Amino acid sequence: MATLLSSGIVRMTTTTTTFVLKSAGLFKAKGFGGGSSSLFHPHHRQHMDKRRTLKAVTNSNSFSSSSNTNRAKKKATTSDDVEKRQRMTHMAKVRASFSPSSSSSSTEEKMFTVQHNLESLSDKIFCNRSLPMKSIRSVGFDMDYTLAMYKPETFERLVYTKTIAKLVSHYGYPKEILKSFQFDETYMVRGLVIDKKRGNVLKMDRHNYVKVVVHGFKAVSTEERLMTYCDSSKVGTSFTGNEYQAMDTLFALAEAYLFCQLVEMKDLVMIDEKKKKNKEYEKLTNVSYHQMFDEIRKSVDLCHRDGSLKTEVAKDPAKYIVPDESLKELLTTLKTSGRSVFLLTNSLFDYTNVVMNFLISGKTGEEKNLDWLEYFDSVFVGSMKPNFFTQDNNIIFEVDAKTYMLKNTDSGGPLTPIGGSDIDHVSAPSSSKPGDGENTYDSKVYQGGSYVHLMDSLGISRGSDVLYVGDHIFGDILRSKKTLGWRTMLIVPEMDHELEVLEETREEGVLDELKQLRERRDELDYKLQKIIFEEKRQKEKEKMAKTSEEMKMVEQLEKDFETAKLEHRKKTKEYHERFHWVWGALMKSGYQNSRFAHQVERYACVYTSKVSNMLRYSPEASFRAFSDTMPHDDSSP
Ligand SMILES: Nc1nc2c(ncn2[C@@H]2O[C@H](COP(=O)(O)O)[C@@H](O)[C@H]2O)c(=O)[nH]1
Ligand SMILES: [Mg+2]
Repeated sequence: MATLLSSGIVRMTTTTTTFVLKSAGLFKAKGFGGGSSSLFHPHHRQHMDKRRTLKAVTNSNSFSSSSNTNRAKKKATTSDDVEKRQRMTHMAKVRASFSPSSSSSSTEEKMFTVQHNLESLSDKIFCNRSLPMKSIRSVGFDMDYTLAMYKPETFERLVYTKTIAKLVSHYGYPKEILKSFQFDETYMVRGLVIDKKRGNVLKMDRHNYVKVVVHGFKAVSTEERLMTYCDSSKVGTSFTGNEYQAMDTLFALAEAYLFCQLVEMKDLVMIDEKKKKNKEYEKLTNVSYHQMFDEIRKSVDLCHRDGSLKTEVAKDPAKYIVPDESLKELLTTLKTSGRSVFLLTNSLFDYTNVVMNFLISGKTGEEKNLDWLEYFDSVFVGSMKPNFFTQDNNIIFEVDAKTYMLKNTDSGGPLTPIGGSDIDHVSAPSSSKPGDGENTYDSKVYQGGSYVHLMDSLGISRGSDVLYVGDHIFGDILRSKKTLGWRTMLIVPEMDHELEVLEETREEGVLDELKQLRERRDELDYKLQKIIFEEKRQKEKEKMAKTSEEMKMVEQLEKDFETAKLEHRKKTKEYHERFHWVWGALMKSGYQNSRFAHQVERYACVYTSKVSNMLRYSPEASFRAFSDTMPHDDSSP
């Protein structure tokens, strides 16, 4: 964002996008589908040893190994290592045996879609809405969490630590949290919603029906969950508005975790008379959950703006960002296929330069150069998405990539590079604008602006000619698709873990078993209800009492139904815990699609776990959607 200082100089601050939160621990919790309480034990975490972003980066050996080391450390105390290793070997075999020819696509599809080296499902691009790449003339990329995948164990931890420091110094939270709070980057997942007022975190299905609730880290009972969230006159139906915060981005996970920790701490203080009177905890006694969340949010926001995070990443990008050795090849392939390629990021140029140098050439610090710009036809930084897609009158600056100076404004001013001091100079306004053919190598970088400037710079007028690849369902995908008709690819690094567990469970026949259990349960339920209903009608007509035979039959049916229900519930819970011990599968909620999955389905034309998967397909590939199905489509009498 550019702010006009009193000196008349425009200084880059940082980007603003509305983002959210997250949190963890070993606490008492309810299971899925409102089952009985169970202790969240470290043992349960074995299911999470290959989680979202960690697995998203199979293209990086160094990262995989460091993550694995971390995970190995975590698991060292569990007794399931052997079983785990067996499972991994099993999965490697499954992967090796997987071939694209086993996919269900038709011969015609195969003729059009060249898929190479598809070794596992996690290499695949999934299609919601058909996308013939032939019609795409320009491919654009978001940077953070799209091209640059951050390492949760370092980056989220950094956000977490810096935020705590701000909560203490700016808002008076107890100093104790600086030392006592520990971060677990595996606890929170995307797609959840924070209920700020009640101090809860919610997981919902696609109908916005709340299926899992934790308060702090404590699972909320089924009765309480239903009482609180099933009355739409109390909580509404959309779970939007000021009381709620959706966790739409991976940037939000650290803050959500912190929120749970502080909720838990506040609750403990409130029942401890000694602590309640202690000055150290005064803040917690007085603050509401809602205010607490807002203060966390503001602190995180500040960390993104004041350089707390970016300075650290700039010092050692390899510590925080997963290298991507295939990126150069991908960008070159797209260019040589005749497409223009652009970068569109909310990050400012100084930081973009750090990240792109690292990703393209591995260069850091003084070694950085501008060679990476050669891979892009246009670079738009500080873009203020999603407004970039909806407002066409945003101010645009030209960025001099060598000096970081801003031009093209009446009062253009310099950008202060990370770690640098203000440059006491105001550049002359330039008359050139994107697309006028006068842009030089240095002047294809812009700050701000809108889709009009971007499309102009690329010489493109039709939205459907553009494919934009991003990670943020609202910031990147929704508006660009809805307002401009751009085609969209959503990056979901969590898919790697999701798909791996899916493959495993499918192989083991768990999914079939669950389906059968569900069918049995439903069948018994229908039968029972029908008998009870018919009997009642009959008896009312004839004023007869139930025969003992009939009573026995109903009793037996009731017993069978109860057994089937419990077994189905138990197996469903176990199944979900294989994805995540609290939140279950990212894309499912019970046996429905999750709220997150619903958004992915609605807004992303295609989705995949990592950008490098694009290299596994021909640039002319046609991604085809499966035909839509409704419950009646595959039903039998
Ligand atoms: N001011 C804030 N900036 C934030 C926050 N969360 C993330 N960010 C920054 O946004 C961009 C995202 O870039 P993109 O390439 O994905 O468009 C990056 O610079 C983040 O640091 C926030 O809460 N407040
Ligand atoms: Mg992003």
